[in-house]
Amino acid sequence: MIKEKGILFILSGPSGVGKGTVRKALFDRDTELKYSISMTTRGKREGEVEGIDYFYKSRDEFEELINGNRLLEYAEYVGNYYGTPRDYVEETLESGKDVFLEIEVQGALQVKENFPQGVFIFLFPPSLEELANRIINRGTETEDIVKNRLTEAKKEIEMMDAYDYVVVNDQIETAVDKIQAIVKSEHCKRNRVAKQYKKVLEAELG
Ligand SMILES: Nc1ncnc2c1ncn2[C@@H]1O[C@H](COP(=O)(O)OP(=O)(O)OP(=O)(O)O)[C@@H](O)[C@H]1O
Ligand SMILES: Nc1nc2c(ncn2[C@@H]2O[C@H](COP(=O)(O)O)[C@@H](O)[C@H]2O)c(=O)[nH]1
Repeated sequence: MIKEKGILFILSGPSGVGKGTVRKALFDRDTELKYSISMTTRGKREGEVEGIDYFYKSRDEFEELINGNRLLEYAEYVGNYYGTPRDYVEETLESGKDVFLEIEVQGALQVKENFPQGVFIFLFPPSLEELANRIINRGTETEDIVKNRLTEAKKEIEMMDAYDYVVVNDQIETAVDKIQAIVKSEHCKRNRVAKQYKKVLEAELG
């Protein structure tokens, strides 16, 4: 019997829109999804934990990962590298489990080249003013970095058409409801396609 592969879900959106918040709330509800923990050269924020929030690397270590083809995608974003470990994603999908990436847009576009069958979701702010308030009020970034992230945000929003779904993060629970509905609906679609494929095979093989 052919084993079904898992589905790759990719969540992007501008810094401060609430990707991490929404993803954590989704994972509190859906224990079947597997989160791919990224590598970064960014310094650890207060409260962040190695191996839970990120795997923290020096620039040399990160460049070794790049040169060794160990990353499914990577990007330099506002002065730091961020990347997705290739083995974890490929092995988890192969084992039939779904994988969830929370990454910025340049990386998501690289994933799309290798995994066009992935499901690409863009989290959108209720307004640019609210986006700025969220990132400022989070209090984790210096004024300069906030400015750079907001400049990036405008470029990222321009790439939103490359995504399969756009979800507005106004109320957290409503955004999570919508992402959960997308996950369920993608499963239904794949099951339908798998059943049709099986019927065609049966007809051909007799
Ligand atoms: N729906 C919401 N309404 C109000 N505040 C929110 C909402 N979603 C998230 N926030 C708040 O906005 C801030 C940014 O959220 P979060 O850190 O999850 O964003 P992010 O998109 O993961 O950012 P980054 O890309 O910089 O890591 C946090 O302080 C969070 O509590
Ligand atoms: N291309 C990738 N982007 C990633 C990855 N992991 C996180 N990110 C994104 O980077 C920015 C900044 O993150 P922060 O934790 O410093 O606020 C944000 O958009 C993340 O989603 C990754 O593996 N690849």
